[in-house]
Amino acid sequence: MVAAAPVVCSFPSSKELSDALADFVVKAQKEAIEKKGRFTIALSGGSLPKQLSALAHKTGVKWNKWHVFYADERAVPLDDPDSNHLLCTNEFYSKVPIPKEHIHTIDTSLLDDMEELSDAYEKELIQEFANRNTARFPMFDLILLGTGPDGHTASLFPGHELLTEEDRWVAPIEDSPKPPPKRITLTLPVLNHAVRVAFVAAGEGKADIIKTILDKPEEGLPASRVRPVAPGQLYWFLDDGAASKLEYPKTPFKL
Ligand SMILES: O=C1O[C@H](COP(=O)(O)O)[C@@H](O)[C@H](O)[C@H]1O
Repeated sequence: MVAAAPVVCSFPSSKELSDALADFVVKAQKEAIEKKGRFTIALSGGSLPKQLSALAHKTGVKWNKWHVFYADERAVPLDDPDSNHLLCTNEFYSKVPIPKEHIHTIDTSLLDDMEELSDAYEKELIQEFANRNTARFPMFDLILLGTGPDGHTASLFPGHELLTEEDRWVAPIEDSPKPPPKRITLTLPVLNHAVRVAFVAAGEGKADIIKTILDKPEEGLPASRVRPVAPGQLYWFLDDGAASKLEYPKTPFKL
């Protein structure tokens, strides 16, 4: 299947990165709402939620049309410090009026059974996406991802068997090399069927891995395998530190 080349933008500061990202998200939600009357977005944990805070100051955001899922979530209670939901609540939801019932959390009554936890979250997605499009996989309007220093993204880790998953929308992982070990994650086919996927990474500490992901995709790191099928498009929002070792061409940011 054909995938367009990634569009890579780099910004001099974290503030400029966050601001551009916010404009990008607003545009994505506007296009989605004009087409379908709703905006489906998947969020990551890690450093991503903090980068979304600039959205709180943007005009034209139709928060009541947002339907938010997680690219991955840790199998912990929602108030556990390891929870991606808690992180998003503290850094993002607490600043914007997304209706609570539009934020799709894991069912924490199922934490003891990872298969059930994962299947229940997949059903949550099916309710949102079934009959809304005819594709084999859900088509998120936007998926926002981060990447760790090992090139993992969501909870897809280098060399892990989950990288070959072809059917499931959501899968459990019980041996994550990064704690906590038990998580659920959207699978690569779901990431690769989104209308837009944007990676966000900042800081010189990410420079080496960003170079490997983008300049040496043949190494097959999980983040390099995210290549949405056309007409889907992949974007990278970096600061100059994270982009400092990159040979891959950068594109000036424009909406
Ligand atoms: O464990 C995780 O790590 C990745 C990357 O985190 P970052 O702090 O390096 O941005 C994150 O995207 C993912 O959601 C999270 O569960």
